[in-house]
Formats: sequence, C-alpha cells, structure tokens
Amino acid sequence: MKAGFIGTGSMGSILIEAFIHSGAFNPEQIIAGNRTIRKAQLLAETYPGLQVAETNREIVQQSDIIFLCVKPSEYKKVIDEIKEDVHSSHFLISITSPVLIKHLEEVLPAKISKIIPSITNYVLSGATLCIHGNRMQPEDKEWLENILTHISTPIRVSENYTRISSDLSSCGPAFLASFIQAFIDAAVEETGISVEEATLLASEMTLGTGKLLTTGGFTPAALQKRVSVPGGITAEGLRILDKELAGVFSQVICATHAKYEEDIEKAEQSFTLKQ
Ligand SMILES: NC(=O)C1=CN([C@@H]2O[C@H](COP(=O)(O)OP(=O)(O)OC[C@H]3O[C@@H](n4cnc5c(N)ncnc54)[C@H](OP(=O)(O)O)[C@@H]3O)[C@@H](O)[C@H]2O)C=CC1
Ligand SMILES: O=C(O)[C@@H]1CCC=N1
Repeated sequence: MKAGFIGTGSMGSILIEAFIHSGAFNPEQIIAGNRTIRKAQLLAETYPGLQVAETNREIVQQSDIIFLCVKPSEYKKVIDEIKEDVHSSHFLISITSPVLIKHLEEVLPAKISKIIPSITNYVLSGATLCIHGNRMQPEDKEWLENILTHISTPIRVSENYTRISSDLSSCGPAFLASFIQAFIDAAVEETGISVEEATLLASEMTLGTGKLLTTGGFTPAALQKRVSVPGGITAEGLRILDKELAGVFSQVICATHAKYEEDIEKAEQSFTLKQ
C-alpha cells in the first residue's frame, strides 16, 4: 500500500514522521509533495526511501490513500489539479475542519474521511478525530482507524461537533501550553526560580496529570478534590483560578467558532464558484 501526502507543512510532516516512527508505514510506502518542494526533500533526506513528487497529480496516481494536508484556502486549487486522477478506489483523507465532507464528495469519487490530527500525534499520543463520509464502508472505517491507532487514539465524532472536538483535541495543546507558560512566567517573576527548573517541574507535572486523567482513573473534578487537602494550600490557589478564569473558556470557544464559521463560508464559496 502506498500513502501519499499533499502538503508537508507542520501537520503533513508531523503525520509522516509519526507514521514512520510508529511503524505504520515505512518510508518506501510514502510519496510526498509540497508547494515549496524543499520541505518534502528534507523529509526524504531524513527518511531514505521516502519518495518526493514534483506534482500533486503524481502523488494521486501513485497512492492508494491520499492525505490532503494543505490549509482550507488551498483546497480548491489542489482539488482542481488532482480530480481527473482520483478514482473510486482511492481513500482521500482531509485533515482540515472547515472543508465539509459533502463538498469533497460532490467533486471527487473517492472514499472520503476527515480526520483532525493533533500535534500530540507527533509523540504517538492524543486523539485523532474521525468523521467518515458516506462512501466509507464499515470495513473501510475500521481499516483507516487501525492505521491511526499507530499514532493516536482515533475517536469518531459527528461533523456537527468538529469544531469543539478540535478545540479540545487539536488547539488544546496550545491552550494548555499557554496556561503552563503563564504559570512558569509567574513562578520566575514572583520567586526567582530559574526558567529551566520551573519548566521541567511544570512539564513533568503535565505529563503525570495527563496520565492520571487517561489511565489513572481520575476525572478533572476528582483530581482537584484529591489534591486539595482540606484546609491546605491548593484550595487557596484554586479559589483564585475559579474566580479569575470564570467565563474565559466560553470566550475562547466563541472566538474559535466565529473563525470557523468564517472559514466554512469561504470554503463553501470556493467550492460553489463556477470554474
Ligand atoms: N497545526 C496543527 O496543529 C493542526 C493543523 N490542522 C490542519 O492542517 C492543515 C494544514 O495546517 P498546517 O500543516 O499547520 O499548515 P502549514 O501551512 O504548515 O502547511 C500547509 C502546507 O501545504 C503546502 N501547500 C499549499 N498549497 C499547496 C499546493 N497547491 N500543493 C502542495 N502543497 C501545498 C504549503 O506549502 P508552502 O511550504 O509552499 O507554504 C505548506 O507546507 C490546516 O487545515 C489545519 O487546520 C489540523 C489539526 C492540527
Ligand atoms: O490553528 C488551526 O487553525 C489548526 C486547527 C487545529 C489546530 N490548529
């Protein structure tokens, strides 16, 4: 089986590296291309055997499964370029949320799924959201999710909940890192602890907390309760956080959803414009 990657920017290259490191694909099974070809060439230099394509058509012609890893605004151009070469036997996997499956199914005969990866997949961790199109049969869904299991926990979500699921799973690492950064900055400023030591402590804490919430049997609420010794120190800190963060995440979600609606509209316009 050959896997093609159109776009080897941030997420395309993360997926390629994760698939190779996990053993899901060996480099010989991958063909990749990018508008700025150097990015794909660098991957081929790191992973001998990985094939670099000069054109997107070449990627489609040589692949069984095609990962479309360009930004929403770049979709229409790529699709116009490859559509003659896409067949009903192809699996076409889109990794962007605002381009709806129905639009892709209207213009391409392939079996189509949308997956929303996460930077956490780089360390073979976190979720990959799966939204399968109408042409994906149960065995196709299982096959694709089996591939994704090498790098993540595949989780099926409804397309209606793509944005909020992606906020949690894919934007979440940046949101959490922002919280951690603010904690570290304050620790350094208020106490003089070194940035390196504060960062190490916060990072180890984050890893351990992730384990407690996934395999450790804790819910976020139970974890807060367990750490907050009655009459102790944690409760003092939580009191401030509860007060100061009230409503913050509602604002975050409103902002991401507003941008998402804007992107969907632009993507829809690009798909409905006459050629
Ligand atoms: N980053 C993340 O954590 C996540 C991203 N995503 C989604 O992944 C998609 C890509 O994001 P990301 O990787 O961060 O963006 P990048 O800009 O890093 O990557 C997009 C890549 O596509 C290439 N490209 C653009 N047009 C073409 C074309 N016509 N043919 C071939 N290659 C092309 C660009 O090339 P060039 O080098 O010339 O710019 C660039 O390398 C987005 O839709 C995003 O929503 C989803 C989940 C998480
Ligand atoms: O910022 C973005 O648009 C992408 C979507 C999910 C994570 N990053």
